[in-house]
Amino acid sequence: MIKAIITDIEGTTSSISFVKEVLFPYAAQAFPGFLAAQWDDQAVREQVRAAEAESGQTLETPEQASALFQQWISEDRKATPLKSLQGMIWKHGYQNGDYTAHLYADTANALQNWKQQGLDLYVYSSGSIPAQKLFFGYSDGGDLTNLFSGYFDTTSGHKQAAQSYRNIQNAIGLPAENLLFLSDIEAELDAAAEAGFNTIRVDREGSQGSSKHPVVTSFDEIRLPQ
Ligand SMILES: CSCCC(=O)C(=O)COP(=O)(O)O
Ligand SMILES: [Mg+2]
Repeated sequence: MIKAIITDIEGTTSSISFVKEVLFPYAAQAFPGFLAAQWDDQAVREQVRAAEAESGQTLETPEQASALFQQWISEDRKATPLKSLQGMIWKHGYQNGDYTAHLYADTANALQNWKQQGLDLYVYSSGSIPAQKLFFGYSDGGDLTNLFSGYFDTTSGHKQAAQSYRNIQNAIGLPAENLLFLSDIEAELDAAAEAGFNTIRVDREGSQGSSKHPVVTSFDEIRLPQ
């Protein structure tokens, strides 16, 4: 019986194009000014030091650090320091009303229905936890943060590693057989299944071909495994 649902964001609750064509370019454009203004901020410096460790580069100036983060954005690197700083930058965009987070038309209703049925809802995304809270706090469906019992990001591990799902299962405190993970990425679902999770592949465009996991094109099609 499913007691909790853990959902991915990009390509699952929301379009890939919103993340790649709105959020990523916004962060890439804002990085130089943000780092120049916040260079002495302790939380920012901590992430710059973590980026130095991950890249093996010395980042002595905001310009050097911006260049590295912009390169990582162009490569869609799921690096924790990049994701943390992106979250800080996106906060301004949400608060200024520059954008709201895209949700597919079925997402908010399905989440509300599941919650009403007594299921606990969680997010697992490569975006940082503060970025996830902003995403669902300033979404096209309004503030949905009250629906979620918790959030997981790359600090729980890489999304394609089974151990990450074991870490999440331990944090949620339910047996893996009671957990359902939703994602558009086969390798993420494979890792979750290896950890014993139920899995459903969300193929929003209906174009991803065969899968080892049950496939839906909309949350409305999801029938929870008993
Ligand atoms: C929290 S919104 C931004 C999502 C993001 O930065 C990203 O890399 C998408 O990763 P996901 O794991 O949701 O596919
Ligand atoms: Mg995804």
